[in-house]
Amino acid sequence: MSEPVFHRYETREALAEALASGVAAVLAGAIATEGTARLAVSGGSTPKLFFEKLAATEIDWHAVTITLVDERWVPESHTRSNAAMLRDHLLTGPAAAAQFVPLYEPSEIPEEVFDRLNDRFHRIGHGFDAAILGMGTDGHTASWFPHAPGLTESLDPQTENSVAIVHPNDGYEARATLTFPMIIDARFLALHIEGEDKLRSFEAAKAEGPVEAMPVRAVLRADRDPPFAVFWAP
Ligand SMILES: O=C(O)[C@H](O)[C@@H](O)[C@H](O)[C@H](O)COP(=O)(O)O
Repeated sequence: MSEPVFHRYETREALAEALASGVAAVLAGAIATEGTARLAVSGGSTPKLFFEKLAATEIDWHAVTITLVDERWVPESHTRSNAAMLRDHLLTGPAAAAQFVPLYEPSEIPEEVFDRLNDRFHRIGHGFDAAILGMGTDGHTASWFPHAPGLTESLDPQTENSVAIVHPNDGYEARATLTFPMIIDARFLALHIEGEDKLRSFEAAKAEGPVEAMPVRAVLRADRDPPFAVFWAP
């Protein structure tokens, strides 16, 4: 296990600025060397300020593919859609020129369109230039929810699937999530968390215990070079 590099900021604004400039530099570097760049981001509420700062950076967004590490199984018209949140906060300004690949297909039952989603993400491939994870206070990241049906398939380091369907025990909709192999070898892998509660959860995740209880442990315990980075502000 490689110790994560912990970046602590006085304010959420300072964190958002630092993370946005770091991700923009990684994407610009990939474009310079390979002509294109791939970014995978999380949904939820935490990343909004970071997204707004990143969206305003002047890189060649036409060469960037952006996707989600996970999606609630709802259409973009739904208030809980991560894709809708990205359109409002990230796919705006200069970043509106990026290509967005959704992790949702119109279907009541996600399993019915699994093959189509899996093929889509198999074509994108793993090894993102940058992947930004969030975390819940329960220690979930992406949609790898504790003890949830679909979690084992999501975390299997040998799986050839790029996507998994998870049914969290939180009473909300099903989720589509990228699998562990799709995320863990990102060149720049960061966990973006804010607030004291999530800091306590992160500390608890660093302790001994089953991955199924706090799935972010799968990332924490991976042997990465470079190690993943944690960006935290109170
Ligand atoms: O779909 C989602 O909700 C996210 O992808 C999820 O993994 C998120 O990162 C955590 O749940 C934290 O969410 P908040 O930022 O809202 O606390």
